[in-house]
Amino acid sequence: MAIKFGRPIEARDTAPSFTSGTDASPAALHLTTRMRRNRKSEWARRLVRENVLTTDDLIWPLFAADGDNRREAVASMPGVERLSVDQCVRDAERAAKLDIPCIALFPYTDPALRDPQGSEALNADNLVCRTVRAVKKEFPDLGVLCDVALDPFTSHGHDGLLRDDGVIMNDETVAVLARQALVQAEAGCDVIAPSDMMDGRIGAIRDALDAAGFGDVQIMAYAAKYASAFYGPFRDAVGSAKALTGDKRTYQMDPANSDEALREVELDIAEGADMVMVKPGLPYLDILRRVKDTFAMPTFAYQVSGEYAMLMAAANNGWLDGERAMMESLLAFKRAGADGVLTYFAPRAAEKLRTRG
Ligand SMILES: NCc1[nH]cc(CCC(=O)O)c1CC(=O)O
Ligand SMILES: [Mg+2]
Repeated sequence: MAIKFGRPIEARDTAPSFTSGTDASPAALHLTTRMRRNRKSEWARRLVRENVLTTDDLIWPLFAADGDNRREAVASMPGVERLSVDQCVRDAERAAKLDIPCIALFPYTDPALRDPQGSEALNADNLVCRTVRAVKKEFPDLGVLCDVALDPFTSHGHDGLLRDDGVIMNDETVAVLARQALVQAEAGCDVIAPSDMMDGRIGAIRDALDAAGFGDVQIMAYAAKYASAFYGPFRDAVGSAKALTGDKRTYQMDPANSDEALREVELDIAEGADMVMVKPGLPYLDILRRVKDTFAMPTFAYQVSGEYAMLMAAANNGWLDGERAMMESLLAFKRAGADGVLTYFAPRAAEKLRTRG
Protein backbone atom coordinates (compact mmCIF):
# COMPACT_ATOMS: atom_id res chain seq x y z
CA MET A 1 0.00 0.00 0.00
CA ALA A 2 1.32 3.37 -0.92
CA ILE A 3 1.97 5.57 2.07
CA LYS A 4 0.66 9.09 1.76
CA PHE A 5 2.26 12.13 3.29
CA GLY A 6 0.40 12.54 6.53
CA ARG A 7 -3.30 12.61 7.15
CA PRO A 8 -5.67 14.82 5.26
CA ILE A 9 -5.96 18.21 6.80
CA GLU A 10 -9.14 18.49 8.73
CA ALA A 11 -11.53 21.24 7.75
CA ARG A 12 -10.23 24.47 9.16
CA ASP A 13 -11.89 27.54 10.53
CA THR A 14 -15.13 25.88 11.29
CA ALA A 15 -15.08 27.29 14.79
CA PRO A 16 -18.28 29.06 15.78
CA SER A 17 -18.10 32.81 15.58
CA PHE A 18 -18.40 33.22 19.35
CA THR A 19 -15.64 31.21 21.01
CA SER A 20 -14.11 33.43 23.65
CA GLY A 21 -15.73 31.35 26.31
CA THR A 22 -17.90 34.03 27.82
CA ASP A 23 -21.38 33.07 28.77
CA ALA A 24 -24.07 34.29 31.03
CA SER A 25 -24.08 31.29 33.31
CA PRO A 26 -23.77 31.80 37.06
CA ALA A 27 -20.26 30.39 36.79
CA ALA A 28 -19.15 33.39 34.70
CA LEU A 29 -15.81 34.80 35.80
CA HIS A 30 -15.41 38.56 35.82
CA LEU A 31 -12.27 38.75 33.79
CA THR A 32 -11.02 42.06 32.42
CA THR A 33 -8.71 40.34 30.04
CA ARG A 34 -9.69 37.33 28.01
CA MET A 35 -6.86 36.15 25.81
CA ARG A 36 -9.24 34.08 23.71
CA ARG A 37 -10.94 37.20 22.29
CA ASN A 38 -8.08 37.74 19.84
CA ARG A 39 -8.35 34.13 18.71
CA LYS A 40 -12.05 34.12 17.97
CA SER A 41 -11.84 33.86 14.20
CA GLU A 42 -9.32 33.51 11.42
CA TRP A 43 -9.33 37.20 10.48
CA ALA A 44 -8.67 38.15 14.12
CA ARG A 45 -5.88 35.62 14.45
CA ARG A 46 -4.32 36.93 11.23
CA LEU A 47 -4.46 40.46 12.58
CA VAL A 48 -2.42 39.69 15.71
CA ARG A 49 -0.08 37.14 14.15
CA GLU A 50 3.52 37.93 15.13
CA ASN A 51 5.53 35.80 12.74
CA VAL A 52 5.02 34.56 9.22
CA LEU A 53 6.86 32.09 7.06
CA THR A 54 7.28 33.02 3.40
CA THR A 55 9.06 31.39 0.48
CA ASP A 56 11.76 34.05 0.91
CA ASP A 57 12.80 32.17 4.06
CA LEU A 58 13.64 28.90 2.33
CA ILE A 59 16.91 27.37 1.19
CA TRP A 60 16.54 23.95 -0.43
CA PRO A 61 19.41 21.42 -0.06
CA LEU A 62 19.90 19.05 -3.02
CA PHE A 63 22.11 15.98 -3.34
CA ALA A 64 24.01 15.62 -6.61
CA ALA A 65 25.24 12.30 -7.96
CA ASP A 66 26.84 10.91 -11.11
CA GLY A 67 24.86 9.60 -14.04
CA ASP A 68 22.33 10.77 -16.50
CA ASN A 69 18.62 11.25 -15.99
CA ARG A 70 18.82 9.52 -12.61
CA ARG A 71 16.91 10.07 -9.39
CA GLU A 72 17.81 7.66 -6.62
CA ALA A 73 15.87 7.58 -3.35
CA VAL A 74 17.69 8.15 -0.06
CA ALA A 75 16.15 5.47 2.16
CA SER A 76 16.45 7.35 5.44
CA MET A 77 15.01 10.56 3.94
CA PRO A 78 11.65 9.67 2.32
CA GLY A 79 10.94 12.07 -0.53
CA VAL A 80 14.60 13.09 -0.94
CA GLU A 81 16.65 11.80 -3.86
CA ARG A 82 20.20 11.87 -5.15
CA LEU A 83 20.03 13.59 -8.52
CA SER A 84 22.20 13.42 -11.59
CA VAL A 85 23.32 16.85 -12.79
CA ASP A 86 20.51 17.19 -15.35
CA GLN A 87 17.96 16.33 -12.66
CA CYS A 88 19.51 18.87 -10.30
CA VAL A 89 18.78 21.41 -13.01
CA ARG A 90 15.17 20.22 -13.11
CA ASP A 91 14.85 20.69 -9.34
CA ALA A 92 16.53 24.08 -9.67
CA GLU A 93 13.81 24.92 -12.15
CA ARG A 94 11.21 23.80 -9.62
CA ALA A 95 12.87 26.05 -7.03
CA ALA A 96 12.84 29.00 -9.42
CA LYS A 97 9.18 28.45 -10.31
CA LEU A 98 8.27 28.24 -6.64
CA ASP A 99 10.22 31.45 -5.99
CA ILE A 100 12.60 29.73 -3.56
CA PRO A 101 15.56 32.16 -3.42
CA CYS A 102 18.43 29.70 -3.02
CA ILE A 103 19.42 26.05 -3.30
CA ALA A 104 22.29 24.31 -1.47
CA LEU A 105 24.32 21.61 -3.23
CA PHE A 106 25.92 18.53 -1.70
CA PRO A 107 27.73 15.87 -3.73
CA TYR A 108 27.62 12.11 -3.45
CA THR A 109 31.22 11.52 -4.55
CA ASP A 110 32.05 8.23 -6.26
CA PRO A 111 33.84 6.19 -3.55
CA ALA A 112 36.64 5.49 -6.04
CA LEU A 113 37.41 9.23 -6.06
CA ARG A 114 37.65 9.56 -2.28
CA ASP A 115 41.08 9.65 -0.70
CA PRO A 116 42.55 10.62 2.69
CA GLN A 117 43.23 14.18 1.47
CA GLY A 118 39.83 14.72 -0.11
CA SER A 119 41.63 15.77 -3.30
CA GLU A 120 38.48 15.58 -5.39
CA ALA A 121 37.25 18.67 -3.51
CA LEU A 122 39.85 20.67 -5.44
CA ASN A 123 38.96 19.28 -8.86
CA ALA A 124 37.46 22.21 -10.75
CA ASP A 125 35.40 19.72 -12.74
CA ASN A 126 34.07 17.74 -9.79
CA LEU A 127 30.41 16.88 -9.41
CA VAL A 128 29.50 19.92 -7.37
CA CYS A 129 31.23 22.34 -9.75
CA ARG A 130 29.60 20.73 -12.77
CA THR A 131 26.22 21.03 -11.06
CA VAL A 132 26.79 24.69 -10.17
CA ARG A 133 27.70 25.50 -13.77
CA ALA A 134 24.71 23.64 -15.17
CA VAL A 135 22.28 25.29 -12.76
CA LYS A 136 23.67 28.82 -13.11
CA LYS A 137 23.65 28.50 -16.89
CA GLU A 138 19.90 27.88 -16.97
CA PHE A 139 18.89 29.82 -13.87
CA PRO A 140 21.34 32.67 -13.32
CA ASP A 141 18.95 34.41 -10.92
CA LEU A 142 18.63 31.46 -8.56
CA GLY A 143 21.00 31.63 -5.58
CA VAL A 144 23.39 28.69 -5.31
CA LEU A 145 25.08 27.85 -2.03
CA CYS A 146 27.93 25.32 -1.74
CA ASP A 147 29.10 23.57 1.37
CA VAL A 148 32.80 23.80 2.13
CA ALA A 149 34.16 20.80 4.04
CA LEU A 150 36.05 17.69 3.02
CA ASP A 151 33.74 14.95 4.29
CA PRO A 152 32.04 14.10 0.97
CA PHE A 153 35.52 13.66 -0.53
CA THR A 154 37.62 11.92 2.14
CA SER A 155 37.94 8.15 2.46
CA HIS A 156 37.74 8.51 6.28
CA GLY A 157 34.62 10.69 6.22
CA HIS A 158 36.06 13.55 8.26
CA ASP A 159 35.66 17.21 7.37
CA GLY A 160 39.39 17.82 7.62
CA LEU A 161 42.79 16.22 7.13
CA LEU A 162 43.41 13.27 9.42
CA ARG A 163 46.86 12.65 10.90
CA ASP A 164 48.06 9.09 11.56
CA ASP A 165 47.39 9.45 15.27
CA GLY A 166 43.77 10.38 14.62
CA VAL A 167 44.09 14.15 15.06
CA ILE A 168 42.20 16.39 12.61
CA MET A 169 44.75 19.01 11.59
CA ASN A 170 43.24 22.46 11.78
CA ASP A 171 45.56 24.84 9.96
CA GLU A 172 46.51 22.42 7.20
CA THR A 173 42.79 21.79 6.62
CA VAL A 174 42.02 25.50 6.43
CA ALA A 175 44.51 25.90 3.59
CA VAL A 176 42.69 23.19 1.63
CA LEU A 177 39.25 24.62 2.41
CA ALA A 178 40.29 28.03 1.06
CA ARG A 179 41.24 26.34 -2.21
CA GLN A 180 37.98 24.38 -2.24
CA ALA A 181 36.03 27.62 -1.82
CA LEU A 182 37.90 29.18 -4.74
CA VAL A 183 37.14 26.24 -7.01
CA GLN A 184 33.45 26.57 -6.16
CA ALA A 185 33.44 30.34 -6.63
CA GLU A 186 35.07 29.90 -10.03
CA ALA A 187 32.26 27.51 -10.96
CA GLY A 188 29.76 30.29 -10.21
CA CYS A 189 28.64 29.56 -6.67
CA ASP A 190 27.04 32.59 -4.98
CA VAL A 191 27.36 31.64 -1.32
CA ILE A 192 30.21 29.73 0.26
CA ALA A 193 29.06 27.87 3.36
CA PRO A 194 31.88 26.37 5.41
CA SER A 195 30.48 23.53 7.52
CA ASP A 196 33.76 22.09 8.74
CA MET A 197 34.15 23.93 12.09
CA MET A 198 37.91 24.43 11.76
CA ASP A 199 39.18 27.53 13.57
CA GLY A 200 40.08 30.46 11.36
CA ARG A 201 38.58 29.19 8.14
CA ILE A 202 36.20 32.09 7.58
CA GLY A 203 39.02 34.63 7.55
CA ALA A 204 41.20 32.47 5.33
CA ILE A 205 38.38 31.87 2.85
CA ARG A 206 37.42 35.57 2.79
CA ASP A 207 41.04 36.51 2.05
CA ALA A 208 41.31 33.91 -0.68
CA LEU A 209 38.05 34.97 -2.32
CA ASP A 210 38.95 38.67 -2.22
CA ALA A 211 42.45 38.08 -3.57
CA ALA A 212 40.98 36.15 -6.51
CA GLY A 213 38.44 38.83 -7.36
CA PHE A 214 35.42 37.14 -5.78
CA GLY A 215 34.58 40.04 -3.50
CA ASP A 216 30.86 39.57 -4.15
CA VAL A 217 30.74 35.94 -3.14
CA GLN A 218 29.02 35.73 0.25
CA ILE A 219 29.98 33.55 3.17
CA MET A 220 27.35 31.83 5.27
CA ALA A 221 29.24 30.38 8.23
CA TYR A 222 28.04 27.21 9.86
CA ALA A 223 29.12 29.09 12.97
CA ALA A 224 27.48 27.15 15.78
CA LYS A 225 27.44 23.60 14.52
CA TYR A 226 27.03 20.84 17.05
CA ALA A 227 28.34 17.26 17.05
CA SER A 228 24.87 15.87 16.52
CA ALA A 229 23.23 12.50 16.07
CA PHE A 230 20.72 14.21 13.78
CA TYR A 231 23.12 14.23 10.80
CA GLY A 232 22.82 10.46 10.29
CA PRO A 233 20.55 10.45 7.21
CA PHE A 234 22.67 13.16 5.52
CA ARG A 235 25.71 10.94 5.88
CA ASP A 236 23.76 8.17 4.15
CA ALA A 237 22.88 10.60 1.37
CA VAL A 238 26.46 11.71 0.68
CA GLY A 239 27.86 8.25 1.42
CA SER A 240 30.09 9.26 4.32
CA ALA A 241 28.27 7.25 7.01
CA LYS A 242 30.06 3.98 6.35
CA ALA A 243 33.36 5.72 5.77
CA LEU A 244 33.41 7.75 8.98
CA THR A 245 35.97 6.61 11.50
CA GLY A 246 35.24 7.84 15.01
CA ASP A 247 33.20 10.98 15.50
CA LYS A 248 33.49 14.73 14.98
CA ARG A 249 33.61 15.89 18.59
CA THR A 250 37.05 17.47 18.37
CA TYR A 251 35.74 20.07 15.93
CA GLN A 252 31.94 20.21 16.15
CA MET A 253 30.45 21.66 19.32
CA ASP A 254 29.39 19.86 22.47
CA PRO A 255 25.56 19.79 22.62
CA ALA A 256 25.85 20.75 26.30
CA ASN A 257 27.17 24.23 25.49
CA SER A 258 25.43 27.51 24.84
CA ASP A 259 27.81 30.42 25.73
CA GLU A 260 30.40 28.78 23.54
CA ALA A 261 28.10 29.20 20.54
CA LEU A 262 28.20 32.96 21.02
CA ARG A 263 32.00 32.93 20.97
CA GLU A 264 32.00 30.83 17.79
CA VAL A 265 29.57 33.21 16.09
CA GLU A 266 31.46 36.28 17.26
CA LEU A 267 34.70 34.96 15.75
CA ASP A 268 33.08 34.12 12.42
CA ILE A 269 31.55 37.59 12.19
CA ALA A 270 34.91 39.19 13.00
CA GLU A 271 36.52 37.08 10.27
CA GLY A 272 34.03 38.30 7.69
CA ALA A 273 30.96 36.06 7.68
CA ASP A 274 28.01 37.75 5.94
CA MET A 275 25.47 35.34 7.45
CA VAL A 276 25.67 32.90 10.31
CA MET A 277 23.97 29.59 10.90
CA VAL A 278 22.94 27.45 13.84
CA LYS A 279 22.75 23.71 13.28
CA PRO A 280 20.82 21.47 13.96
CA GLY A 281 17.56 23.37 14.07
CA LEU A 282 14.65 22.47 16.31
CA PRO A 283 16.68 21.02 19.20
CA TYR A 284 18.79 24.22 19.19
CA LEU A 285 16.19 27.00 18.98
CA ASP A 286 17.53 28.39 22.25
CA ILE A 287 20.90 28.93 20.59
CA LEU A 288 19.26 30.50 17.56
CA ARG A 289 17.43 33.01 19.74
CA ARG A 290 20.58 33.93 21.69
CA VAL A 291 22.61 34.37 18.52
CA LYS A 292 19.99 36.56 16.88
CA ASP A 293 19.51 38.70 19.99
CA THR A 294 23.23 39.10 20.58
CA PHE A 295 24.50 39.90 17.10
CA ALA A 296 21.49 41.00 15.02
CA MET A 297 23.11 39.29 12.03
CA PRO A 298 21.33 37.57 9.16
CA THR A 299 20.88 34.29 11.02
CA PHE A 300 19.90 30.94 9.57
CA ALA A 301 18.94 27.58 10.95
CA TYR A 302 19.50 24.19 9.34
CA GLN A 303 16.60 21.83 9.85
CA VAL A 304 18.86 18.84 9.36
CA SER A 305 18.34 15.43 7.83
CA GLY A 306 17.49 13.70 11.11
CA GLU A 307 14.81 16.25 11.92
CA TYR A 308 13.33 15.75 8.46
CA ALA A 309 13.52 11.96 8.86
CA MET A 310 11.74 12.06 12.23
CA LEU A 311 8.84 14.11 10.93
CA MET A 312 8.52 12.05 7.75
CA ALA A 313 8.66 8.76 9.62
CA ALA A 314 5.87 9.82 11.96
CA ALA A 315 3.82 11.29 9.10
CA ASN A 316 4.22 8.18 6.96
CA ASN A 317 3.06 6.07 9.89
CA GLY A 318 -0.04 8.18 10.23
CA TRP A 319 1.11 9.35 13.68
CA LEU A 320 1.38 13.01 12.73
CA ASP A 321 -0.31 15.24 10.22
CA GLY A 322 2.82 15.70 8.11
CA GLU A 323 1.82 18.92 6.39
CA ARG A 324 0.85 20.68 9.57
CA ALA A 325 3.90 19.44 11.50
CA MET A 326 6.10 20.65 8.63
CA MET A 327 4.62 24.15 8.61
CA GLU A 328 4.60 24.40 12.40
CA SER A 329 8.26 23.35 12.60
CA LEU A 330 9.27 25.94 10.00
CA LEU A 331 7.32 28.69 11.72
CA ALA A 332 9.12 27.82 14.96
CA PHE A 333 12.39 28.92 13.34
CA LYS A 334 10.89 32.29 12.49
CA ARG A 335 9.61 32.70 16.02
CA ALA A 336 13.07 31.91 17.39
CA GLY A 337 14.58 34.67 15.24
CA ALA A 338 15.74 32.96 12.06
CA ASP A 339 15.94 34.97 8.85
CA GLY A 340 15.78 31.76 6.89
CA VAL A 341 15.90 27.97 7.08
CA LEU A 342 17.76 25.32 5.16
CA THR A 343 15.18 22.58 4.90
CA TYR A 344 14.45 19.49 2.84
CA PHE A 345 10.80 20.51 3.09
CA ALA A 346 11.47 23.66 1.04
CA PRO A 347 9.57 22.73 -2.14
CA ARG A 348 6.62 21.28 -0.27
CA ALA A 349 6.43 24.26 2.06
CA ALA A 350 6.69 26.66 -0.87
CA GLU A 351 3.86 24.84 -2.64
CA LYS A 352 1.74 25.10 0.45
CA LEU A 353 2.54 28.79 0.94
CA ARG A 354 1.53 29.47 -2.64
CA THR A 355 -1.92 28.14 -1.93
CA ARG A 356 -1.96 30.10 1.30
CA GLY A 357 -1.14 27.67 4.04
N1 LIG B 1 30.24 18.87 6.96
C1 LIG B 1 29.27 18.26 6.22
C2 LIG B 1 27.86 18.54 6.54
N2 LIG B 1 27.20 19.58 5.99
C3 LIG B 1 25.88 19.49 6.39
C4 LIG B 1 25.74 18.38 7.22
C5 LIG B 1 24.49 17.85 7.86
C6 LIG B 1 23.21 18.22 7.17
C7 LIG B 1 22.05 17.37 7.54
O1 LIG B 1 22.11 16.49 8.41
O2 LIG B 1 20.99 17.58 6.92
C8 LIG B 1 27.00 17.78 7.35
C9 LIG B 1 27.21 16.54 8.11
C10 LIG B 1 28.24 16.44 9.15
O3 LIG B 1 28.79 17.46 9.61
O4 LIG B 1 28.55 15.33 9.52
MG1 LIG C 1 34.50 28.46 14.68
